[in-house]
Amino acid sequence: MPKTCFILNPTAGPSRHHDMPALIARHFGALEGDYEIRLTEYAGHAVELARMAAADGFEVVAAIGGDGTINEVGRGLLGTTAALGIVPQGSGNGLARHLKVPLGLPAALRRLATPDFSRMDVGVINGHPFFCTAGLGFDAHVSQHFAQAGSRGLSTYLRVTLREYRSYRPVPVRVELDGRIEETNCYVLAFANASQYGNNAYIAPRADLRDGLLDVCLIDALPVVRALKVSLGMALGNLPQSNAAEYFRCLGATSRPGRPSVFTSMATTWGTPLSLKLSCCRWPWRLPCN
Ligand SMILES: Nc1ncnc2c1ncn2[C@@H]1O[C@H](COP(=O)(O)OP(=O)(O)OP(=O)(O)O)[C@@H](O)[C@H]1O
Repeated sequence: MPKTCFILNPTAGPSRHHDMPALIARHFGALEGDYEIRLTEYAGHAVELARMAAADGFEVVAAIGGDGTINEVGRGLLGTTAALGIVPQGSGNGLARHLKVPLGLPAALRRLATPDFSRMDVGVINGHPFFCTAGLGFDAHVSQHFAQAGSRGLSTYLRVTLREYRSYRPVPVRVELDGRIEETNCYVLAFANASQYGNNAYIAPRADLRDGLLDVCLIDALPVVRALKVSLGMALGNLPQSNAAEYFRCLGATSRPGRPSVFTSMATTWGTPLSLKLSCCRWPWRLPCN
């Protein structure tokens, strides 16, 4: 069993009342695992904690939280030899669901105790590594408002999405995908390393974590009927067949929004640059995942 450091984000997900250290002691301790738990104290702290855990010689550094926590732990491990483990405790758990990591704690811990490691691609957006999805448009706008909502979980996410849908207007955008230029309106421009946003909302169901490419989903406008089609397509995993979105696949992209727009990469929203530069690194650093 690998020596494991758990990085726990106590603010992630809807089930914060669980006594996670006690649960880990019960399930992982029973497997006689050599482990330690380190708690995050602020946003961004998991990057630092993960880097330190790798330097301390832990073979596996496991994020306990959602996509934001995984992204931070993963960023901290880039360039090290430690493997990224996942114990899904977030609101959406997009990467965990893509990787079919069990959502139940005992099963997720058992999987970590007998890991089967493989490598995965890492996306980079304006210098920020991301592991699941990143993008510009309505999803980034909703992420920003969700972060300020005061509570987490699916119901908060849906409430914020419906509220913001009434006022959000598409952004004109110029996108270059491996040299091919698109001038269009952008309601959603998603760059997917993995297939879903979380909660089984499949924005790019054909995305492959090991193909060295980003799947790009462009939705230029979202009137009510199309919004219903997109919601259904994401839930059923057949959005590419619905004609409600356009799909591309690329090694890299540049995007210039026509007005200042936030962008997101897995639960973190970033500033409003005039240009976004994306690329996909194929297994660039040693980053095996469970
Ligand atoms: N101790 C902390 N206090 C406040 N914020 C924190 C703390 N630790 C981590 N964070 C921030 O919490 C944010 C949300 O965490 P995370 O994304 O893991 O949970 P989630 O949003 O509930 O799940 P998901 O992203 O899967 O929907 C992260 O962006 C992270 O930076």
